[in-house]
Amino acid sequence: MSTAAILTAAGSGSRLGHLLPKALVPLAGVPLVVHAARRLVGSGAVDLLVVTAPADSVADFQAVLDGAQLGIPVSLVVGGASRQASVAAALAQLPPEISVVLVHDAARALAPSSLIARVEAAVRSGLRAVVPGARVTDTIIEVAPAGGGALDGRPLAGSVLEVVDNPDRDALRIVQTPQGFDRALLVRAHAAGAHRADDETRAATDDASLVAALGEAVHVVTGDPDAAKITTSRDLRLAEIVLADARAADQSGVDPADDQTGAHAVRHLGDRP
Ligand SMILES: Nc1ccn([C@@H]2O[C@H](COP(=O)(O)OP(=O)(O)OP(=O)(O)O)[C@@H](O)[C@H]2O)c(=O)n1
Ligand SMILES: C[C@](O)(CO)[C@H](O)COP(=O)(O)O
Repeated sequence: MSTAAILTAAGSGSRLGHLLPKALVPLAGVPLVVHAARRLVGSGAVDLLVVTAPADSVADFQAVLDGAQLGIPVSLVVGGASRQASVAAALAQLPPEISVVLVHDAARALAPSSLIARVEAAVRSGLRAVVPGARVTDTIIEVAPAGGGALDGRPLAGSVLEVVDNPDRDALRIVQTPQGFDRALLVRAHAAGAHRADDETRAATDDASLVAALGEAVHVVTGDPDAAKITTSRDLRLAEIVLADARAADQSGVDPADDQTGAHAVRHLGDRP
C-alpha cells in the first residue's frame, strides 16, 4: 500500500503577474513548487511525487526538482486546460501499487508536513475522501442581483447586489489542500466529471467536489492557516512572513500555537472562529 502525491503546478499564475509560471516563483529564494514538495516529503507519508507542469516549462521544472534532491521518485506530467484536467493527466500516470492519492496545490506552498500527514492518516484509517477545512473568521453573506435585477420596472446595473442569506459561519469551512483519496474513488470521480475538464469555466475547482458529485461522503479534518493559497503578489509577501515565522519557531523550539507573546500571532489567528 503506497501513497502518491499529485502536486498541481501547471497554472500560469495570471493573478500573481510574475514573468515565471507561479510554481517557479521564488519565496525566500526557493521556488514555490520546491517548498510544497519538501513539505510533502517531510510528512513521511508520500512514496511518489507526480508534478503537473506547463507544457512550455517542463525542462525548467525538471531542473528545479532535480536540484531539490527530494529523496523520493519524482515524475513530471504536462498539465491540462484546467486544474481538473491537470489532476486527471497525473492520475493516469500512477503505477498500480498506489492505493492512496493526495492532491496538493503548489500554490499552497507552505502547507505544513503535519497537515499533510493528518490528511493521509485519515484516508489510511478508512475515510475514502478527506479535505482540510479552515474556520471562517468573517461574517459571510450570499448575494444576488438586487430586486431580481430590476427596481420599479427599471433594470438595475448588474453590480447592484442584495443579501439573500446569512449562513451560520460555524457550519462553514475554507477548503484547503492536500486533499486525500482512496485511489479507486478518485479515478471514478474524475471519469464521471471528465466532460467538464477542458472548459476552465465548467471544470471542478477541487477534487473533493467531484467525489461529492458522485454522492460519496467527503470528510473534513482541521486545516492550517499556513496552507493558505498564494494567488496575488500580496499573498506572496504574506507568505514571506509566515515562512520567517515558522523558521523562527523551529529555531526557538516554541510551537507558535502555544506562544503567548504575540510574536507568532499570524500563525494561530486564522484558527479561531
Ligand atoms: N491548468 C492548470 C491550472 C492550475 N493548476 C494548478 O492548480 C493550483 C491552483 O490554481 P491557482 O492557484 O488558481 O493557480 P493558477 O491557475 O496558476 O493561477 P491564476 O488563475 O491566477 O492564473 C496551482 O498550484 C496551479 O499550478 C494546474 O496544475 N493546471
Ligand atoms: C483546490 C483549491 O485549492 C481548494 O481550495 C481551490 O479550489 C483551487 O482554486 P483555483 O481557482 O484553482 O485557485
